[in-house]
Parts: sequence; structure tokens; C-alpha cells
Amino acid sequence: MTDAQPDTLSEIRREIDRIDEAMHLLLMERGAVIDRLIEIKRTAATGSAFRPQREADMMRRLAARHQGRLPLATAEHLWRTIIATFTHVQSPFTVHVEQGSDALGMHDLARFHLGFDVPLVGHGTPQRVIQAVAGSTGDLGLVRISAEPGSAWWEALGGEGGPQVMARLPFLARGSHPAPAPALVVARPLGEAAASETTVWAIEHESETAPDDGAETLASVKRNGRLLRLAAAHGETPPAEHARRLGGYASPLAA
Ligand SMILES: O=C(O)C(=O)C[C@]1(C(=O)O)C=C[C@@H](O)C=C1
Repeated sequence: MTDAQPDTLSEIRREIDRIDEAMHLLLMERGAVIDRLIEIKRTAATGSAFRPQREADMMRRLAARHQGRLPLATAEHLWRTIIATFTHVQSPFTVHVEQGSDALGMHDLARFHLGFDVPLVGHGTPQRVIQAVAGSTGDLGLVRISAEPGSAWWEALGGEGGPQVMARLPFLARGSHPAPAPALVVARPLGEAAASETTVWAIEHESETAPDDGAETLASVKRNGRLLRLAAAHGETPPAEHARRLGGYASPLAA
């Protein structure tokens, strides 16, 4: 199609304008619905409007109905931005991001899932991220999942009211994801709003090798002939006798 067919081109552009206007009106209508939701949702109990299981259900439905020319990643990013923005509107929060060895990847991941309305603060280590979240009311932390990190940073999670794992990103996990850096979202306990399809555990093994217990090893560190392991397992059953529960997340949708 060229500008030599002005009638058809302007017709199509009118259609695009109609769709854009409808989308904009719908987004503003969504904002008005969120105003009503703020009145009935007891965000004050946890200080956070973040509802990871609800978000997972929404993203699964989006992926299931998706088709056509628009890349799924673009639809995912648009909706993540909308949801994160409306989460922030309900109860403002900051996201503490581990910059460490992959600062660019982590920044991409944060912006992909949160848009630009949510403020980010960078930290050099996962422990600093956890500390910042622990000292806040409803802030989130983003910690990179790296198989052999420099320290067993997850030892700083848990405890009475302390930060826990709440989500795993990317959620619509595909080989070609535009922001593929694997990360865990940590937050102070969200009560019933938390997701727990997959539970995250800290396990200390007597030897330097992990047994085949069916749990996925997210990260591990060898210390004094023992293996400190951050593991994830479907359901709520501990994979080992002395496993310490560190939170949970909605299981990402694999390709
Ligand atoms: O459903 C809720 O509880 C909301 O707060 C709404 C909403 C959304 O914008 O759709 C926002 C934040 C939550 O994490 C989940 C969904």
C-alpha cells in the first residue's frame, strides 16, 4: 500500500484512530474501576497492593488468547506496565534491584515488568536489596537467580515479618524473551495475597552434592564441606527434613 491510494489509506487510519481511542477510553475506565477497588481492598493490612497469584492468572489468560501480528512479548509488557502502574497508584512502592554482575539485564527486566512509573533503586548485592525491602512497608526487591552466587544471600530471607520470595520472572518464560534475566521478586509477607503453586526452600545438605529430591536448584553455595541450596518445588511439601520455607510463587508458564 502506498499514498497513491489515499481513500483506502485514510480509511485504514480512521480505523486505527477508532481503535486507539477505544483503547485509551478503556484504560481510563480501568483507572476508574481501580478507584473503586481501592475503597474495598484492604491494602493497609500488608502495605502492598501487589497480588501475585491474581497477576499470574491474568497473564496466563492473556497468553492463551493471544494471536496475530502483535508479538506476545509486547502484549505482556503493555499489561505488566498497566498492572504495575495501577499497583503503584493503589499504594506507592519502590523496587530495589540487584545490579551486581548483570545490571543491564536486571534493569531491562525491571522496566519490562514494571514500566516507568514505579521508581527503581539499584543495589550492589542481594543482601542490600533484602535489607532495603525489610526496612520498608510495601517495597519490592528483584534478585537475580544465578546458579553459583558469591554468597548464600537467601539466608537473609524469612524470619518474623521478614522479606520472602513472592514471584519469579520472567513469568511467560520463552527462549526468545526480550528481558530474559531470571530473577526472584521479594517482598514482606503478603498474607493470603501470596502465590504458592511453587514453594521456595533453603536446604542445608551434609555433603557438597544435592540429592535427587525432585526440587529445582535455583542457586547453591559450598561452605565447609556442606551445600547451601536455594530450591523450588511444586506444592507445599518440604523436599527435605530441615528445609526452611522462604516463600513461593505462581509457576511460570513455559513455552
Ligand atoms: O486485583 C487486584 O487486587 C488489583 O489490585 C488490580 C491489579 C490490576 O491492575 O489488575 C493490580 C495489582 C495486583 O497485583 C493485581 C491486579
